[in-house]
Amino acid sequence: MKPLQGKHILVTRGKSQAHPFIEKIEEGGGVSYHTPLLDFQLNDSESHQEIIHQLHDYSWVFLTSSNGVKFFFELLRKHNVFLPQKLQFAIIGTKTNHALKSYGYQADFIPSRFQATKMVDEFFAVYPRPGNILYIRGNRSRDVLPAAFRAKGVFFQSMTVYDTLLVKDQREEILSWLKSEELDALTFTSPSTVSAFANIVQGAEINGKDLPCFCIGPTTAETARRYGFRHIFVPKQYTINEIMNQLNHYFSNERKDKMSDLTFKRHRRLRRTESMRALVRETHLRTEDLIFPIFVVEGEGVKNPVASMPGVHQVSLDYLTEEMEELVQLNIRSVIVFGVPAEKDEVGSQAYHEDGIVQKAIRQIKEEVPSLTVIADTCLCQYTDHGHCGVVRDGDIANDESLTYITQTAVSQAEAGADIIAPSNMMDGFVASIRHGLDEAGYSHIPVMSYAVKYASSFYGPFRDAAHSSPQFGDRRAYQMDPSNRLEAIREAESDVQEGADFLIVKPALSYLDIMREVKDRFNLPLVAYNVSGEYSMIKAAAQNGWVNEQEIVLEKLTSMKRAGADLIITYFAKDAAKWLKED
Ligand SMILES: NCc1[nH]cc(CCC(=O)O)c1CC(=O)O
Repeated sequence: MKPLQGKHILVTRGKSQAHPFIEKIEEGGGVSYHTPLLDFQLNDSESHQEIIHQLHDYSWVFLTSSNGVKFFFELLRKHNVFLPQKLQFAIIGTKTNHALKSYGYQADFIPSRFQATKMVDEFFAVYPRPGNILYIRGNRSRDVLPAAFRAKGVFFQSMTVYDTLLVKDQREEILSWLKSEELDALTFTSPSTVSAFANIVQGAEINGKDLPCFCIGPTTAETARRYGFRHIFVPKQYTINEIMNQLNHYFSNERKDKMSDLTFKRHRRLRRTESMRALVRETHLRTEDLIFPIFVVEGEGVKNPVASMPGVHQVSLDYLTEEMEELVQLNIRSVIVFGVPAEKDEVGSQAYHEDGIVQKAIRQIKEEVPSLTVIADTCLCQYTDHGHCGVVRDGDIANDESLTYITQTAVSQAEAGADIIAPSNMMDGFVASIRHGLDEAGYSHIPVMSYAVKYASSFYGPFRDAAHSSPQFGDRRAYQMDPSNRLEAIREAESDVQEGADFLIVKPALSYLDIMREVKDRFNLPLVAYNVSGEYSMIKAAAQNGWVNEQEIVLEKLTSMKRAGADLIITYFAKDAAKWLKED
């Protein structure tokens, strides 16, 4: 990587002088932001005429900058003046020397160090009686040389051949660079550029005085210090090349520092031991959170395995009690009952029959295992011959008419002793209608656990095997929700809350954890995840193949539902999970 890669360097040199500097910055991989703060102009004053026409009176010309050289020769050329042969040059600075050479002249004296006082001392040591001196300067040159000449009692004449002008129209540009923090370093090659810059940024909120500030020499640096720049760098030799070296050095060090400064958080501290992990665990899966679904069928001695749901059975009432007692033993507190009737008809009348399979099952559980909370799934699809969740009129599911049957079903389930009514039919207004029906019938104390957000999901496939509830034509997409929708889920939940739901169910669970979180965050009702049949069967199948560890994967997924905001989980894994949690 180049040393100045990606670094933005402000160059304040005048137009004519900035070019080589800019080139070097770009060679180093940097980007130069050039803003000539100073401009130079030939000073062709009347009084100069007299001097340049009497150059033979002088022995030495003192030149201290390339600008001085440039404008001196420009002045001579303009007035067609030729230099007398014997005139000698005393100069300071490499650039000055170059400039002089470019006009075809050699310096006769160069001090060992490029400092004005040094120059004078060394010069007079060699030439104690130098003759008349012409000192070429700009209007902003310092008075070190004149003072020294005066002190030596030598005759000298100053000639200001150029004027330095402050350029102020870069103000906006510079302030915007500073404001957007685009600049990485500032460079100054003269005290006057420093003061020009300081003037420009005066009063600005971000004034660049915190940026590394590279000054060509000690005088420039001193000026910078006076104006409040905080990170000033001065090279050992006062040249552009040396500034470049310093810039390169500075930024490669900065890069190294950044690497060694690299700090990070040690999250693993809290994962070191199992007891440490237990200490910081955020989500806890408890057996009490689990709701067990059961399928009850007519008949006797029936314990029918559901082919697509290994481990799940349809049971007849004579097996029901022992199943329920097992739940109590395992500390599972609630059960959701699905009925598989012997007969189906157009309006699903077995759903609300006093002696329907669900009603009988509920009565039996409440009688024999009263500590269990019994939840009744309220829907028509297991009971209608067409398998839809409402009644069909002209090939359509008639919403409002269906509500009548659904409400009747809910009331009959409450009559049978259900503790909670869980309508899953997705008709509009089912919560309002059921709430009203229950209240009318004297069941205002019975809560409604609404399948508020129920998607038209292919994850229900195995359940329809278990409950014999597949639609005989079409699908459920005209009443269950489109899996692509999120905002609609909020609307569904919102209306159920308004209609008086006591619990909200999100179903399915696993592919809809995002929805669960959102519902949890927006509404303050207990939230139930329905870990549906397809989610069950996929894990069972993979586990039977030895592809996943069933226990670990089940506990992980149930925990993920709680983490997503579920307070309760309806799951066919309830008994297994309860056993595993007990072992833990
Ligand atoms: N409306 C009845 C109902 N209640 C619960 C489920 C699915 C449960 C599961 O897949 O585990 C269904 C099936 C459906 O809507 O098609």
